[in-house]
Amino acid sequence: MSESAVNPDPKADVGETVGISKVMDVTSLQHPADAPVVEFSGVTKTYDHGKPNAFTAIKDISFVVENVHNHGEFIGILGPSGCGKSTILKLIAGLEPQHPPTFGSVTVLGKPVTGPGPDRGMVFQDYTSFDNRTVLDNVTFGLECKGVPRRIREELGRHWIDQVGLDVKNDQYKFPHQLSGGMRQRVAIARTLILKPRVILMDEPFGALDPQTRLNMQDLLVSLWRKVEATVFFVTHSIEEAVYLGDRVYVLSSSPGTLVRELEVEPPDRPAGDMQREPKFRETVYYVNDLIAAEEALKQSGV
Ligand SMILES: Nc1ncnc2c1ncn2[C@@H]1O[C@H](COP(=O)(O)OP(=O)(O)OP(=O)(O)O)[C@@H](O)[C@H]1O
Repeated sequence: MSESAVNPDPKADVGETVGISKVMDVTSLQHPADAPVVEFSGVTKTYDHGKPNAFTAIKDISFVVENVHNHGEFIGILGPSGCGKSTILKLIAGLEPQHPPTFGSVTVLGKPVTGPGPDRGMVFQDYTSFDNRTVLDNVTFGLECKGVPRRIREELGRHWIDQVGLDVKNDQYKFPHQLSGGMRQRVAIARTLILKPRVILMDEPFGALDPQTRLNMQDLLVSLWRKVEATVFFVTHSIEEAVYLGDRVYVLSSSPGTLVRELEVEPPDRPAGDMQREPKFRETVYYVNDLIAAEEALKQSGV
């Protein structure tokens, strides 16, 4: 595990040893040929800015996710409840009222975010399928909106239903109420991936699933992510999940959220159930757990 204590200049600080890890400039490991996939520069979000009930959710957040060819990075976002994790995702998505930021800039592929766009897809915790549409019609919804002819979109839809581990023959004409929670999230993932977004924003997508289904979904996500080469931002309350899935883990402070640590962690090259039992993995989880606990203690003490 490598660690970058986050600096206002994310390209600063190389080589000092801190705690159990080495501070390093993670951006120097990459080959930025193009504009960064996502860049936050001094981003602050104050809800109801200028009103008596104004509330600052995140403060002065800066980070850069470089555009690495043939590899979309996987960023896990962790932090105490209410620290602004979803706010960050929705700023990238361009969704109101999180968008626009109160101060600072959010760019995707070098362009300021002005609203939602097809280059970014989102998967939420709540099962967001349309109840009155079949699995196939849910998965192909985005293509239908783009005017893709029925035959082509249904062919692609069946491909993605298969890719997310559903049974095309048995499941394609089912309605969401006939599916388990895990199956519904598979539909949500297929519906997002079929549109080939460059950035995938996932907000606690497995939060409502039982532990075994969650591990299965983590394995599925890793195998799909390798195929689609998208950059994934993944918000979770599970430290294990973020450390397992992430190339990097961002740890936020308690509210107002600031970015306090950027950790580079081992890639998920073993099945979730195996890797998450390994002593080295557990050590990283305890380390991150202590970081978050320290942030929560700071909040409680009012510092
Ligand atoms: N539309 C809004 N208007 C006002 N305050 C908001 C709005 N959306 C979020 N907040 C507040 O901003 C803070 C950050 O919310 P956000 O949902 O981003 O946090 P989070 O880290 O994702 O939370 P959790 O871990 O509990 O899901 C919270 O205190 C929340 O109440």
